[in-house]
Amino acid sequence: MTGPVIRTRDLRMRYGRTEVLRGVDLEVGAGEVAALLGPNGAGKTTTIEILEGFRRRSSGEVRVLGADPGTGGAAWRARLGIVLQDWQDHPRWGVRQLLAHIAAFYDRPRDPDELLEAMGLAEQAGLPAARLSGGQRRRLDVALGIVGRPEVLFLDEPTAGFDPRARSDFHDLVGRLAREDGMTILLTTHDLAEAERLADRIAILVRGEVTVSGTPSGLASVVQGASEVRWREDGALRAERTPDPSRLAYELHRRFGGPVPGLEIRRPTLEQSYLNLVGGAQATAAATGSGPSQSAGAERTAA
Ligand SMILES: Nc1ncnc2c1ncn2[C@@H]1O[C@H](COP(=O)(O)OP(=O)(O)OP(=O)(O)O)[C@@H](O)[C@H]1O
Repeated sequence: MTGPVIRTRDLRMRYGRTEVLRGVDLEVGAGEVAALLGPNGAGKTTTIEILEGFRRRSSGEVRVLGADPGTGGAAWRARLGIVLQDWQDHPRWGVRQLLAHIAAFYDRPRDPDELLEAMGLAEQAGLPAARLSGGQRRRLDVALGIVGRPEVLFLDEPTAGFDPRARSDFHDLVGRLAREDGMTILLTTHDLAEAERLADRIAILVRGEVTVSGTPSGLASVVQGASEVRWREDGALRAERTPDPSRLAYELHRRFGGPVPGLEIRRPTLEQSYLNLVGGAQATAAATGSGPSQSAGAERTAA
């Protein structure tokens, strides 16, 4: 298909009188990995559930693989892989049994044993799903999501509860699914580092609005806040915050007529900038009773 695989325009969702999505615009192209990043309660799960066809939106336009998820039929659903946040189905079924059962719904499923091997669950194949650890259960969830070779994979907080090793293995797996199988993947996460590592595109959702979106490097330049320039002058330590530290350093250099004593430039990390952005947007929303506004210069259309 041409055009984006996932697209929302002015997506809005109300629970009763509370508006939790306030005009979300997203675009994810074929074969891209996109991350919906945001704090608790931002609306990530609500967005992904609307895209999966689990939840009916209040208004706005939504297309996934060219169809409206609100009316997508069985053939459309068979092209999606879905990993929900809490998926505790069939606890007494054996791991392999459950995977083989779900595989049988699809025309071209993956081989359950190969998949268990790839997911590091071969040793647990005979165990009931209820006996898996949290991280193992999550890997089974992902196996269930991809057993039908979906074209689009939705992952809602896929690495919650993973230890660092499982997280790193999972990151490799997502990379392989996108690279080798050309799968389009949309995942939600709280973790900026995870979004940066995995995603071609990141959309930061705060209180139901995409405040910033773009590539990880583009995002860094948008959300990166002011730097602090420090130097010594007249026996005292001086400090100034500026978005353009090299200009200030140049001006100081000219003023001092040479090297600036004790010159230091401290740039905030992307993590600090993200936390400032999320915290600032929440504070603005609390003060005005509305959601945050778009950051100047931020790309708006692409997730
Ligand atoms: N069924 C529901 N009825 C009423 N309010 C809901 C419902 N589901 C979610 N909400 C509210 O909508 C807002 C967004 O929730 P959502 O689960 O989409 O956020 P999230 O970004 O996925 O959060 P988290 O990271 O904690 O999972 C929250 O304020 C939540 O309390």
